[in-house]
Amino acid sequence: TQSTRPQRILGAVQQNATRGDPRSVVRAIDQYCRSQEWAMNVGDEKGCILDSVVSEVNPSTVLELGTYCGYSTVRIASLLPPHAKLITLEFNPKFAVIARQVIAWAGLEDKIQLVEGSSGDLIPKLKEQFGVKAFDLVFLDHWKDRYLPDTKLIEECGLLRKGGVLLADNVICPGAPEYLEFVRSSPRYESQYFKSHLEYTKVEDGLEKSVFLG
Ligand SMILES: Cn1cnc(CNC(=O)c2cc(-c3ccc(F)cc3)cc(O)c2O)c1
Ligand SMILES: [Mg+2]
Repeated sequence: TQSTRPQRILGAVQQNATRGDPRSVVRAIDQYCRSQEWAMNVGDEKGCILDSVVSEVNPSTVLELGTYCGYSTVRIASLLPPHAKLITLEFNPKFAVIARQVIAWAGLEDKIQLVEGSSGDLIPKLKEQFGVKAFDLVFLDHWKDRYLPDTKLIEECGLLRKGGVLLADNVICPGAPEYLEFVRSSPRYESQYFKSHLEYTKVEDGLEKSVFLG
């Protein structure tokens, strides 16, 4: 029976990465997706920008919207301080099954909580169900038309601390025009665009970093 792309990505991790070594998991996925088949991981070029923002924020609690195979989940979690936690939301159960195994291979189960479901449904439950007070960093990488409604929902639920950071992938390709317009024009955010390229290609893309001013 035919394997899926996420299953093949997991295979590349199990074949080429060292158990318990998150950076080798990241490297194995990038090498596979660059040489064998493209996949929608944030990738190595934008990944370096992601690393620098994570290191600068040094977050205690991170929310990721859109897990996919867990590439950025592992990449972020590998940079977190000892007691920091990352919650990642994934709608697609087929992606979640793979991501859990990639996260386990990296040895990061204790830092990461993967929750299956739609962000719109789950975000209002994060405080009561997961004892979250407020997030220091939110990485948006799910459906691009959900970036704006979910940002408003995160604000309404008081889930972003003052000085907290939103970092959004794909603001050029596939694009999130309404989201960009909102964070760039709102007096409650200080936004900055990091020009880069769509993962594993020469196509322009970038990350938008927006600091919540409260
Ligand atoms: C199905 N699905 C479940 N989660 C999601 C959310 N992610 C994306 O949609 C996404 C898409 C692309 C992309 C796809 C085709 C193309 F030609 C150019 C770019 C790149 C990314 O980095 C992404 O994050 C989609
Ligand atoms: Mg993306």
